[in-house]
Amino acid sequence: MHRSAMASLLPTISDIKPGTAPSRLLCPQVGPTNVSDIHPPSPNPVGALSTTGSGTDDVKVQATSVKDVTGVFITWENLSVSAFESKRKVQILDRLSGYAQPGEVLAIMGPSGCGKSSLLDALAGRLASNLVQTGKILVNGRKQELAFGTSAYVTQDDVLMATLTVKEAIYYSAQLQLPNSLSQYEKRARAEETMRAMGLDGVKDMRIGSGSTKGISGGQRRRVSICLEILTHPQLLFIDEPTSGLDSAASYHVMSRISSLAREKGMTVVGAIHQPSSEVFELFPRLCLLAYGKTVYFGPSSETAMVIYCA
Ligand SMILES: Nc1ncnc2c1ncn2[C@@H]1O[C@H](COP(=O)(O)OP(=O)(O)OP(=O)(O)O)[C@@H](O)[C@H]1O
Repeated sequence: MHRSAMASLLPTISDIKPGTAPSRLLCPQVGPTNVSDIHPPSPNPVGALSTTGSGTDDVKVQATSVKDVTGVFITWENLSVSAFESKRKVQILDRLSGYAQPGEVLAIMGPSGCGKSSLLDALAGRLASNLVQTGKILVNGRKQELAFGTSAYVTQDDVLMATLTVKEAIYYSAQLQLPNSLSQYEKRARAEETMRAMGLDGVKDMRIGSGSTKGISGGQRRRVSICLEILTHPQLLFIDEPTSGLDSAASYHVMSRISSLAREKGMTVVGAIHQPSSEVFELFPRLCLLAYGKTVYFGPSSETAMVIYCA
């Protein structure tokens, strides 16, 4: 179908209703980009993540805990991010709106440089200090800071100690990250459970290794990195390029583990994904496609979304 014909079928972003999958596409070029109709699923929402500010330093936050809320529903409305270079404003993200909900992986996709990592950073409240952010980011319907341990961020690079075995890396991290209220036995059990969930049982006694020393594979390293971040059972997980550098089989393995975890634990996952295979693409129930810092599609994963992505 020609894109202009397709555009006439598109609804506005205000058609997004949490909990009920939008049945049509969203495209800012053919409708308003506000998400005032997005309502949090919780009847008793709490707190704020960020408001207008300059980088992370000026972001105003309230220290409200989200501990008592089951799952984290995150929405963003008219979210813009810009940088100033030689006194010239460079727009990195331009009035983006959307949401991610518990139990699902929201895939942020688009060509290199379109703003995927910037969107992830803005949502996670970790934009570089030279960037200016405007618009709203709401957690369970309110502006609030995510309480410690509520969210985790897996960066693009695997920063792991090459000489440790997989089990050692995960056990040590469990000792450091998990609260003292948990016994040694409980911490080890959590480490074991997380290792199993990420399919690392078979390699737990292997050294991680690095480029120069033999160790586990790239996909397994990626899964160790994810494992270290989900030990604390975060309700919200941000992942930047979870499949970068992996072949299609390894990418599928990593993403299907993350999808299952999201479903089983009711975790909200937002991932920046670069060029997924069709098998990986099918794992995402919802997509946010960006181009030149704008949303070109937000909605359920479908053949049409794939057409737009490939166009
Ligand atoms: N701190 C910053 N200061 C100035 N410009 C920035 C900054 N961070 C990102 N940008 C610019 O914003 C644009 C989007 O970058 P971003 O890393 O978000 O894209 P991306 O879609 O994640 O790219 P890739 O897929 O290649 O990782 C790029 O042009 C980048 O140069």
